[in-house]
Amino acid sequence: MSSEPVVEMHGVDVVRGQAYLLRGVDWTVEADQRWVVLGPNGAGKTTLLQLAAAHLHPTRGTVRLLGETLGAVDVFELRPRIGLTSAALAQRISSSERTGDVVLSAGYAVLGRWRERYDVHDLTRAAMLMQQWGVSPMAHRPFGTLSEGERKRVQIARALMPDPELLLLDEPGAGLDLGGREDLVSRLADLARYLYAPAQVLVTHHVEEIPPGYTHALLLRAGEVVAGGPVEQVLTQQSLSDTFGLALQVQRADGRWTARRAA
Ligand SMILES: Nc1ncnc2c1ncn2[C@@H]1O[C@H](COP(=O)(O)OP(=O)(O)OP(=O)(O)O)[C@@H](O)[C@H]1O
Repeated sequence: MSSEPVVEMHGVDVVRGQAYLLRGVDWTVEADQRWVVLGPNGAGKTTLLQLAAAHLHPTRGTVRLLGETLGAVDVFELRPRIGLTSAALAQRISSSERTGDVVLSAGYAVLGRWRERYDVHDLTRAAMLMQQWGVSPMAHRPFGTLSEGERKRVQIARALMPDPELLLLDEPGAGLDLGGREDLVSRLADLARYLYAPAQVLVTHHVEEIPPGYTHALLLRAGEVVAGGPVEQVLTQQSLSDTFGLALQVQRADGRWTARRAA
């Protein structure tokens, strides 16, 4: 893995018509960091992740990913080095696809297994990841028969399949019940602690979904960075209240965060 930052953004604007989806974003992610990106609906979180996934180019400014500059690199070579999970990607998975194949086919950046030849290394890695993410028993079932929590875990296993240098998780906790969320947070905390895991960026609306071990936070509001840096410096009552536009009471206990409207 290179010692260069995994993500480097300088003066990034993303503009559509008159609207600034992102404005003046500066952001650096190092290989050993785990970032949470927080902000209200429409803050620009998904747009930021699309840039980090090499799925979007900035209107202005520079984006460097894994040492390569967007606009000066073949994104099809870059994308396999980056794991991404998002609701939009999940919708593209056929509900009749065998769950094991959803994970396995990621090594070839295809959705739907189609006459690829998988070697023993691929099969072993897929089996190991499905075991790690608790979805081995569903390997032979169609993806569409899985619960929301199981689907989320299959998507993460798929994103990890090509051994990416950067893992981007767009709202992995959305739609999960309390047990599902807690299970996901524990597994993500394990991944965060694992020395050889990729750099991680998790987008969420809820501080309760921040896994212990996440090191940094970026707060976005209306396309602009409110604050960014180590979690203990950034996730303050003041900065979270500013980000979400309401007075919040924020607490941290045993590595977990909670927030509620201030009395
Ligand atoms: N093509 C577009 N043209 C104009 N505005 C757009 C376009 N795409 C997105 N937007 C707007 O840009 C803003 C940022 O969108 P984005 O999806 O990045 O926000 P988000 O923080 O991920 O929101 P959410 O939490 O609701 O998923 C939103 O207000 C959205 O409506």
